Amino acid sequence: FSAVAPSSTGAATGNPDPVDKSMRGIDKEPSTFDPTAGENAALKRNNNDQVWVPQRARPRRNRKNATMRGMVRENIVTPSNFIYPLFIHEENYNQAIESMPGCERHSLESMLKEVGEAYNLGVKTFVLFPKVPDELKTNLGVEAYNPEGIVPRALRLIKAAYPDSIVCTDVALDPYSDQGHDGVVENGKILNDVTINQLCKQAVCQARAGSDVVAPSDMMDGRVKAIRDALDSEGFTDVSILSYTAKYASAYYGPFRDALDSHPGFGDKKTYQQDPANGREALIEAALDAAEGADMLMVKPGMPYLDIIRRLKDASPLPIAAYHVSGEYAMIKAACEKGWLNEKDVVMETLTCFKRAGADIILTYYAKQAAQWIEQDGLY
Ligand SMILES: NCC(=O)CCC(=O)O
Ligand SMILES: [Mg+2]
Repeated sequence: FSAVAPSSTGAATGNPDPVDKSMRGIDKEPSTFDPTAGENAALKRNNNDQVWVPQRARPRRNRKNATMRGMVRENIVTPSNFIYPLFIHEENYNQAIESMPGCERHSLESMLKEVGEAYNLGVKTFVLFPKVPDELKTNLGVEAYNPEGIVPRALRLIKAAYPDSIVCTDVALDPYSDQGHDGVVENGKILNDVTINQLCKQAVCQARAGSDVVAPSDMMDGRVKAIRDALDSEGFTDVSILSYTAKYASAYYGPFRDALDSHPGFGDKKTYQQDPANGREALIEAALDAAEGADMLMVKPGMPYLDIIRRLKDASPLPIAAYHVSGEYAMIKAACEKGWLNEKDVVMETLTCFKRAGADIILTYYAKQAAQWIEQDGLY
């Protein structure tokens, strides 16, 4: 700011005043309020005899101090907006995830402790991601609907300890697939309808174990309707569907795949996840998911896709979720570890921007940390 601010010390320091005198004149305009003036006092003439409107609009008035800014603030992030993703594994110890500093693969015991800490900070919604041992991975991903698998066991633990928490479960085969794909593979292709059948079994299995919200992240066509039908036919009419509606084939998922050891065994996910170049296509996906019975729509990743969040928000009355993904988390962590960014400021700004773009719900690995900052500093 100092480069352009009128400087009263400019002459004393020998610096030429950088601000044109006529610009400074704006602040020196006569007040439009003149109790002795007639009807035309608001319009005055400048030296060129042209009509000018006196400066009245000063948006800075609404930024005067923190109280004023708080009063006019349009978007506020609260812990109840967050879904906290948790990585779990079968081991009885925790394991650091190198590309996601601060996140761990939790043992079930440690997961429950983490849930409790977040819960006490007001973060009461979670989503579980399992790292499945290689020997349980198959092309059909049958471990995905093992009622004694790690996700059903984790669900039962959390719901017993925190009955009013909301636990979401990921519906997709990639953690369970020996090919690292979100669906069943045949001749190098991801089979849509065969996969959906597996996803329905997975969703019902999760519902039986207490899942509040099943969240299909696979991007198969028609899976929301099929999952809704499967849940309803098993009596789970109260289980919600949070659809990964606009999930892009993004390079920002790398650290997550490190966490789950789920990098695709061949090729990429571009035949089912969306092309990052496309925006309107997300509206097709949103219309289909809404018609098929989704309760909430998700955009993923988050920061580079704020325009998609806004377009879905404008197009649909359903709640919109944004996934602040692992690569976004890792970028912030890395820059902050180098001292190049201030972590608290940049994270709270980022989360606020998700809300401004139209997200009602934010999935973020920063959920617990952000709730801690909110508890310390008050709402942002
Ligand atoms: N189905 C979940 C993901 O793919 C996670 C993305 C991330 O955090 O990178
Ligand atoms: Mg779709």
